[in-house]
Parts: sequence; structure tokens; C-alpha cells
Amino acid sequence: MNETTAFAIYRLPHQQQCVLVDQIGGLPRELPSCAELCGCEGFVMAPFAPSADCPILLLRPDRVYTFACADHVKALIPVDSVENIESQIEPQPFSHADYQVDFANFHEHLVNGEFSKLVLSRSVDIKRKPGLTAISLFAEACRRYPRVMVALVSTPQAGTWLTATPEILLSGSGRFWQTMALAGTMPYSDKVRWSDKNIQEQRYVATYVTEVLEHYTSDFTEHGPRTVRAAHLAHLRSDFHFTLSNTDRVGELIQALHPTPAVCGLPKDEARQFILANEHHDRRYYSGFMGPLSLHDTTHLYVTLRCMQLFNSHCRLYAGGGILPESNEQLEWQETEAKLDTMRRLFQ
Ligand SMILES: C=C(O[C@@H]1C=C(C(=O)O)C=C[C@H]1O)C(=O)O
Repeated sequence: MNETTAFAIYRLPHQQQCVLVDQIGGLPRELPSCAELCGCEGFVMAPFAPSADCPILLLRPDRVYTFACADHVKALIPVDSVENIESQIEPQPFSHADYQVDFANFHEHLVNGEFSKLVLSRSVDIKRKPGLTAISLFAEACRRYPRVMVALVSTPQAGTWLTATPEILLSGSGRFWQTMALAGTMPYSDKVRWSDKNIQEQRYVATYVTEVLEHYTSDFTEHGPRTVRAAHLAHLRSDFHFTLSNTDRVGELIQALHPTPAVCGLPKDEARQFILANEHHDRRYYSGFMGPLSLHDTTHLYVTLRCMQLFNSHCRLYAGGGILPESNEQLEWQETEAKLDTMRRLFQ
């Protein structure tokens, strides 16, 4: 059969053109761990924590099209086939009271010194107006958010997800690679002043990235942190550029980086277990990563943030933020509200 069974469309930051990766027939491949990504080519969608229910997926690039702009994509994607593979689940509201319970729990484990940083997340369901297609939401995200990576991915296993994310996990080709440490959040303005807490939160990520890179290369530079804009928000970002003498260890490097303390916590493995066991919801593909892998020899993996899963009647939006012992619940809640607005504004 000559039909799309899974697809991804993405638009990289500061570009007009969009790329569609189309798998014709069969399910996207499921991989047991990020390390297995080595030597693979296609579009990857990985969850926060791989499981039987939420596997790492690799879409086979049977057809790859480039479009001059997002509006041209609308004409080509068969909207019906997109809508058909969206799953349907009952809305599960995550209340402010649930968040307060989670915050108190996370905070206690920070204050007692078990963790130095934990990222707490939440989700919210919003109604989807009939006729508002996934493709039109993608085009709207491209129009509103030129500085971020916008991607729409639909697979039978994961459903349909849209992200407008500012955070590179790993990008590069040949010998030249880059990653970043992105953390700290403020409303965007000309003169953002960063608190010590925000500076510390970002420093944890930068130190972690440095420690990982030291195992893979002796040739890297770190620039920053500097203030960058993502939609209506500002973040602190350090950029890391490095060389890899061969790409045989790219899968291992992804495994070592993901999930960074920008979305998980420290120490990493314990923080991931704690989040899985304690957060009020299942993150699924939120705070995982996605993007083209070795497609035309180039990789652009981004952390799946400012994202939502689309269902027939509603959309589930996700956001989180780094918590330190000095964090305040009200301010953290407001930060998640501000991050959720990135997706919410697409419906206005
Ligand atoms: C966790 C999210 O964002 C991450 C956490 C940030 C923070 O804690 O300040 C900032 C940018 C991202 O690295 C999110 O958007 O959901």
C-alpha cells in the first residue's frame, strides 16, 4: 500500500522551509534505548523515559519533501490520514491542588539534600474546536515562533504531538556538533535581570553537559550563559560546540545527555525514578526529544518542550520547571502557566 502510516514535519529555527518525513507502510521502528540510535537514519521521537507503552520511535524516511513555507504543507498532507491516527482518551484534569501536592513532595526531597535539582511538570487539557487541524496548528506555530524548532509528529504508537521548542539536545553533522544548557525562565523583555536561583539552575545544566562531553571529546568550547528569547519567554543559555572524531558513539552520547537536568534533575538516574514514581501525570513524550537523525547526514534533535498531544476532542498541554530548595510554589506555578501559553496561544 502506498499510504502514509507515520509522518513528521519540522521547521528549524530562523528558517522558512519545512521538511516532511513520511513513512509509507508499517509501524515506525521501536528501539529499546537511545544507544541503539547509532547508525540509524530517519526522524526520532523519544519519550522522557522509554517503556513498552512509550517506546523510542524511528520513522523511516521513505519520502522526504522540502516546502518553501508551512502554508504549502497544508495543501499536501492528507488531513484525513492525520486525523485518523489520533487516539482518543478521556480528559484527565491536573488541578492546582495536585501541583501543590507534587511541589511539597519534590521540595521536601530537595530540602533534605537527596536531590540538588528536580524538574516538576504538569499538564492541562483544553478543548479542540472541530475543524482545527493539526496542520493548521503547526502552520500557526511556525508563523508565531520563528526562533524555535516547530515539529508535528504523528505515529500509531505515540499519537500526534506538536512542539515549539527552544532547546537543542544534539545537533551536527560529520565532525562538528553542538548542544546547549538552557534553563532559567523569565517573561521576555529588553532588560531581563536574573535571580541567583535562575543562574544556579542553569549552571547545574551547564556543569552536567560539560561532564558528559568530557567523556566524548577533548575539543569543545562553551559560550555563555546569555539571555535568549523563546516566544514570550527569556531563558539563560550556554552553547557548546565540539568535534567528534567519528560518529559511532552518537547514540551513546544521546543516552548520556538525555534527560539533562533542564528537564529531569540531579543526580540524574535517581531524579528520573523519583519523577516517574511521584509526578501526578505521565509525561509520555513531553521532555523527551525529537528530530531528524542523520537525515541527509545531518542531525537536529530538540527536547520536546512547549508541546501538546492532540486528541479528537481536546489537546493535552505540558510544561514544567526546575525546582531548587529555595523555590516558591506560587512562582513555579506561574512559570508553568507562562510556558503553557506557548501552545495555548495557538488556539486564540
Ligand atoms: C521544563 C521546561 O523547560 C525547561 C526548564 C526551564 C526552567 O526550569 O527554567 C527552562 C527551559 C527548559 O530547559 C518546559 O518548558 O516544560
